Amino acid sequence: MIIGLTGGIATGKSTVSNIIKSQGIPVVDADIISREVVMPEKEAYEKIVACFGEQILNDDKTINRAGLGEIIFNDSEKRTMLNDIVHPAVRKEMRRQADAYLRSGESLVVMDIPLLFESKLTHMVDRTWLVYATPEIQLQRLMKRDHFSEKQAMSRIHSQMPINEKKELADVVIMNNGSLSELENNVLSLLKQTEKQT
Ligand SMILES: CC(C)(COP(=O)(O)OP(=O)(O)OC[C@H]1O[C@@H](n2cnc3c(N)ncnc32)[C@H](O)[C@@H]1O)[C@@H](O)C(=O)NCCC(=O)NCCS
Ligand SMILES: Nc1ncnc2c1ncn2[C@@H]1O[C@H](COP(=O)(O)OP(=O)(O)OP(=O)(O)O)[C@@H](O)[C@H]1O
Repeated sequence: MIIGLTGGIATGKSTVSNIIKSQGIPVVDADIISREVVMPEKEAYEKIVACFGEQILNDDKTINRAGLGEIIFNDSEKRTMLNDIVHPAVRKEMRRQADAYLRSGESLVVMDIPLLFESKLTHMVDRTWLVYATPEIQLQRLMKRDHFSEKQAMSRIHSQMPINEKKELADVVIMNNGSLSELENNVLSLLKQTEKQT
């Protein structure tokens, strides 16, 4: 079984994914893969430089992620251009990693995909789990974690489908408005139920 783990920016996907990994369940992480596929030797890198110019590079020629983020989270056309370059490579690598885990005998694999609903990728998974925090808590967590101003945080939140809309689409909603230990208990009991079904 493949579970698609999603949420809004900073609602707690990575935190949940770490709990899942601590139980020995493999997680394929779209954010990690999206960093790997834009390394200088990769195909997507050249396309990004051609599209956004050398000014989005650091001195060591790697992509300046904060700088590129400032551009694409404030301009939906540029965001679509970046997505069109990066997403096909990410999808291909996610599929490859998930298949490898399944072939090696794992019965449960989790795919952590922030844009699962936006990119219409639900066909890649058997079930969807959404990590939910209220929009107010989401904003606070994002500002605190990334030291963003409210404006910077809101531009990122508005680049995604609103979390309350995602909540309507998910098979399972993991509430994350409380403490980290409550979250851990929720996730562990959800995993127990799920493992019985696989
Ligand atoms: C713009 C970039 C360079 C900023 O990098 P940075 O290291 O600051 O952020 P990071 O990649 O860790 O993403 C943090 C979160 O931002 C959100 N996010 C990232 N990209 C997007 C996007 N294109 N649209 C909406 N939300 C996004 C996700 O919730 C993600 O978890 C980077 O996010 C990127 O390359 N984005 C395009 C690829 C993408 O869509 N990645 C997300 C999943 S595949
Ligand atoms: N229950 C909680 N209580 C307090 N802080 C939390 C809780 N859950 C998550 N956090 C914190 O909120 C921030 C966002 O969580 P996390 O990084 O897991 O979100 P994410 O959904 O993976 O974000 P992104 O979309 O940017 O990858 C982190 O600093 C994390 O430590």
